[in-house]
Amino acid sequence: MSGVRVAGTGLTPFGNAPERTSRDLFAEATQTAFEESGVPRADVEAVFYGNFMGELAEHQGHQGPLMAEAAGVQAPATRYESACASSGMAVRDAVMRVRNGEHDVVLVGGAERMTNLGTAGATEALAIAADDLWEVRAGMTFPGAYALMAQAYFEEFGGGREDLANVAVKNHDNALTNEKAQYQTAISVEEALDAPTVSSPLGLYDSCPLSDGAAALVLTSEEYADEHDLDAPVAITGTGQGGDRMALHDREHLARSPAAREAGTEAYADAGVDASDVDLAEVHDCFTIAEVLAIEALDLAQIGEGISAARDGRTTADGDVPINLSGGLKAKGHPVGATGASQIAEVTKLLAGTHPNSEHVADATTGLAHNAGGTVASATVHVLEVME
Ligand SMILES: CC(=O)SCCNC(=O)CCNC(=O)[C@H](O)C(C)(C)COP(=O)(O)OP(=O)(O)OC[C@H]1O[C@@H](n2cnc3c(N)ncnc32)[C@H](O)[C@@H]1OP(=O)(O)O
Repeated sequence: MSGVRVAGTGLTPFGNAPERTSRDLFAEATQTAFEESGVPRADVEAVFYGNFMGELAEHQGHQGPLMAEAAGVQAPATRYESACASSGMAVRDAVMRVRNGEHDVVLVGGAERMTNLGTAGATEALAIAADDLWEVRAGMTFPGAYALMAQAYFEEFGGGREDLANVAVKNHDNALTNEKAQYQTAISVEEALDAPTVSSPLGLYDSCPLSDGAAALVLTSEEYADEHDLDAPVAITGTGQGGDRMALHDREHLARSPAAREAGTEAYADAGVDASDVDLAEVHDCFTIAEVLAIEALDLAQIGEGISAARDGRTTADGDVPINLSGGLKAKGHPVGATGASQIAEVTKLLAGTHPNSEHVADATTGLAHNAGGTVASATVHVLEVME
């Protein structure tokens, strides 16, 4: 089976760009990815594109061929939709299709336009990733859903808002050097605790923002990378996917993330590594409690101990396993359809030594990316490794 190299990565700045269309954003991200890779567009054999709510945000469906065109590529193209895990799923399919020998070069990525909807409009649009009959019609929003998870976690394991504030402070600190991040600003625990409540116990700084942005990756087979002498030292060596019931009332535990555990278990086995090999991870911190649940599900923290990991410095930039060195969704931003591919881009650069925060993980050889959909009813995990 062939390994899959990350030959090039491209990100737009994440943030407020309500005047830009997603095709415009994707064109920018792909331009950077092609330049970085040295791979000609003519060699691309397929396009895998993630987007969640293009129909609602810009009245645009059928985005696969549209985005191939925006990228200047003539190749079959497919759009993937799995809520906030849309481009993570696109990466997973792309990896499998390169591995099985179907393709040598593929373009993968995603984009989302959100801020043109405003907060109320975006909240309503995002809610379609929850169960419409049982949750959305009863008033469920995503901040509300994750607030329920935080309450359940505090009841079962203890901890509180100050622990979550430490997750936000860490991720804002990490974003200080990330020129593409939406918030390159430090915050204090006190500022986080004093911020307006969004859905109790979660406040403004427990939440990811609304963001516009795009991410792109050029992936190649190992053979293509070798034959073309590409500077592509990082490979995706493990991929996994997990799922869960949609409605929260059907879940056994609100303070667990079984879809992430299933995806992680599969990805670790696929790569032939385990959690103790992971030197750094980008996990889906759409809300601070989501980071806590993710690191526990991925065995990067013991069950019940994820809540104190940031406060105790275990997941900070110089901790045992730095989490979200990019700033995470919290501070880097979360243009939903772009997030999964952007996490792969960040881990690639961190491992290759080309990320501003690589200095914190100079000896790292193994990284992980975890991308979650909705209330983690879907999840993907990828393991990336530096090749000899
Ligand atoms: C599986 C998943 O991924 S689910 C997650 C899907 N995504 C979401 O649910 C998005 C969650 N976030 C939100 O809905 C919004 O960002 C909210 C509700 C937290 C804040 O929205 P609003 O209250 O309308 O904030 P508004 O846009 O007016 O901004 C007010 C100020 O707060 C800042 N701000 C807004 N959101 C955030 C944030 N998440 N973190 C830090 N600062 C923020 C703005 O920059 C602005 O600052 P300024 O006054 O200095 O210019």
